[in-house]
Amino acid sequence: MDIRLYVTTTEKRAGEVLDLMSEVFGEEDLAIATTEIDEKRDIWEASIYMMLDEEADVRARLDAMVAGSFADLSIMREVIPDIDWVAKSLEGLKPVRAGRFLVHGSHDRDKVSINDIGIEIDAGQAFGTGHHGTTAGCLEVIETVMRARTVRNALDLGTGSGVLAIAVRKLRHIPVLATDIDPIATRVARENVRRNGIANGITTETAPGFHSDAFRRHGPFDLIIANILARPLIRMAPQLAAHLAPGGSVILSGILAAQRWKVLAAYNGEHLRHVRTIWRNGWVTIHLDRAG
Ligand SMILES: C[S@@+](CC[C@H](N)C(=O)[O-])C[C@H]1O[C@@H](n2cnc3c(N)ncnc32)[C@H](O)[C@@H]1O
Repeated sequence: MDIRLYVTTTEKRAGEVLDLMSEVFGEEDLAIATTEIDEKRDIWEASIYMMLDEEADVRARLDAMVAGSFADLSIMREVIPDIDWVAKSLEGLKPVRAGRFLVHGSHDRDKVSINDIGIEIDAGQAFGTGHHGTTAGCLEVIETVMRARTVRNALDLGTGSGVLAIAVRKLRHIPVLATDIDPIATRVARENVRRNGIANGITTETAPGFHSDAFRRHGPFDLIIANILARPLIRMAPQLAAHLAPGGSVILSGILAAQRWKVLAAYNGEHLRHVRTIWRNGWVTIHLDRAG
């Protein structure tokens, strides 16, 4: 179990707190970061991450650190749960719920109730059965975004099993482009699309990043979902933003808690605004949008 201790303040003061944290904790192997929470209201967080058994020591030094110029700031605490791999492997056979979605294997078809949106995916050669925190996080945010915004088309970059593209299409009858660097994943995604009774509307394509003409042909997109990893997401920020329609939304996942601020910085640099971050099993899913 990891712990995050943080203060919420303005951008300027969050930067000053970060500088102080670097002085006090700089020699230690602790991640520190500032994160923009709300651009318009100038709300930022300055955070430090540690293991549970380090918390008492870090907390005492942090209290002493803020006692002078930052005595008005309260130190908040967040528990970041571990990934329990043994439990996870046992869960592998069970259906997973994320919002209204129920992702299940073919043996659990009868578990889908009338109010669920069932997505049938058998564990196979491509990532994405809903059991991973990143997939479940994306499913949850997809539902929120599509309820709140007008989404006329979508891109699922790094589609794996196709689970997220299928989720989008099951929520609304819009065209979805689903791409993956791995040709096996695109084949599996195609099979899963068919198995879920979707005859048309999802185009699958093998492409590394944005290297395909398909993005220009199908875009720009009102919704882009990319559950890849922090580093490629940071690298791809300019291209991803270039394929986003005005007023569009972005859902990013595959990001570990401590990498979150770097990803946010890259996308803030592309004029995307942070809307919400959700946590699932130590992974974060970030929702951003662009002003219309
Ligand atoms: C974590 S899985 C996500 C699968 C699925 N979207 C989900 O949410 O469960 C990441 C997928 O991205 C693909 N991928 C990794 N790097 C990529 C890149 N540069 N361009 C396109 N796809 C990539 C991988 O092959 C893998 O299928």
